[in-house]
Amino acid sequence: MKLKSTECSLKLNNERVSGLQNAIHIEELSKSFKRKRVIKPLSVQIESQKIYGLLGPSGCGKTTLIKMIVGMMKPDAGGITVLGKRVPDASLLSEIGYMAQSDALYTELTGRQNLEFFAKLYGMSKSERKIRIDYAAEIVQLSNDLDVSVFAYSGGMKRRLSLAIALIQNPKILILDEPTVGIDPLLKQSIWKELERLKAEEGKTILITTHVMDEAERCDKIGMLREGEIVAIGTPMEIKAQYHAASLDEVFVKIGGGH
Ligand SMILES: Nc1ncnc2c1ncn2[C@@H]1O[C@H](COP(=O)(O)OP(=O)(O)OP(=O)(O)O)[C@@H](O)[C@H]1O
Repeated sequence: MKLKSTECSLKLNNERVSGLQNAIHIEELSKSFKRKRVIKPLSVQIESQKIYGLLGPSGCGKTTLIKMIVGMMKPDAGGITVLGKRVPDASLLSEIGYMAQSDALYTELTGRQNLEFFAKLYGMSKSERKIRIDYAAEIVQLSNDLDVSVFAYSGGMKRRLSLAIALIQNPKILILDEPTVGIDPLLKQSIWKELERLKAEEGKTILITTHVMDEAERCDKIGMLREGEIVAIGTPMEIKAQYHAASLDEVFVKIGGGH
């Protein structure tokens, strides 16, 4: 069917508008464990097609926040909307590629069998599975080790396989909890290049937690979390200006990361 020019421009406009929408919308979210409040009422918007970094000292609530976004943990109050759907929503499973902080892998299986397992869960055809497995393995440089059992993988190889699994279903959103821990600097560079390409060319939204300041510098926007609250939000340059700091390391120390 051919679209008339007015229909065409309307369609383009709508796509532009939807491209600008927030991919993740968090409102007044809170969470406590026993009597300890880990996430204070917290609101934040994560724009589509951006790399958003979540930074903060150990124990400030980054993983807890992420687990609530992916629907693995229920908040005590408040709400999360991802791609216009209220979490939890089973249809979001294929839209979000999640890489947890600790690797959840089948160690008795090979890398390829792990990837096959997750690809089948997403209902991919055999030919799709082959294309996506080859792509994901290549990105994390595991192509030559795919047929080795995961129990023989090093810590860094396991992290890389977890990242490949997060990419397997070609999700719109990638949520990566400290993805480059244990990964050597050269591969880290190439993973970052691919994350930037995924954003620029494929319109992915990427939410990443990190303690590594040179990674934080590469994010479009960062949210600094302290004791369950977002204490600063902005581009790396804006945050440094706000804290009168020469580097994000200095900001980190100023917000209490040095404790
Ligand atoms: N299931 C749980 N039960 C009880 N307390 C928890 C649970 N999960 C997390 N916590 C506590 O909540 C706080 C925040 O933990 P969280 O893992 O979110 O921090 P984080 O910022 O991701 O830390 P790190 O940078 O070290 O990974 C910590 O004090 C932690 O002990």
